[in-house]
Amino acid sequence: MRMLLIHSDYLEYEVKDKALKNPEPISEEQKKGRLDEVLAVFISVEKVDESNPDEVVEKAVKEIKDVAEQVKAERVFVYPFAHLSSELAKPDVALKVLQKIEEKLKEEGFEVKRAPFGYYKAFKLSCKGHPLAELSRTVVPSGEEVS
Ligand SMILES: C[C@@H](O)[C@H](N)C(=O)N[C@H]1[C@@H](O)[C@H](n2cnc3c(N)ncnc32)O[C@@H]1CO
Repeated sequence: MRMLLIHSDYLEYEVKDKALKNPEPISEEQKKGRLDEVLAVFISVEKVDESNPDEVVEKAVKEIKDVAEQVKAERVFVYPFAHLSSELAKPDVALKVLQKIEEKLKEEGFEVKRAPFGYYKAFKLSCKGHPLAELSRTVVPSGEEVS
């Protein structure tokens, strides 16, 4: 799994079109979303993660929590982003992984939004620009190699 973490004044998105034949079903309300003072986490779930999705969820949540504590962010935006890897996991696995990350971050006490899965989306992002505002992390199941 590849993650790009951007500490932002805000992230807002608007769903434009389907990018998969069967995207995640969403309500009218989910077609737009915004969070202010947020750690935006753009995530590409990778094929290598399919060998142990639960472990990679745990590792990802630990990394996100660690960065959020360093930048003092209380909100996290989980953003499915198929552009950080050339070896993507299958959509059904990827969606489950992203849903679990959202769930576990909420259990950790964060306010969390997750952008809809399987769509083209317009988005606006305001990066804060401090030294820890732009970070990347890679997590893989134990025993797997980071490519
Ligand atoms: C397109 C661009 O504007 C938008 N931002 C987009 O990326 N849309 C992606 C993700 O929402 C999701 N998706 C599919 N597979 C994956 C995966 N392995 N990991 C993460 N997301 C995935 O399916 C869409 C098409 O790949």
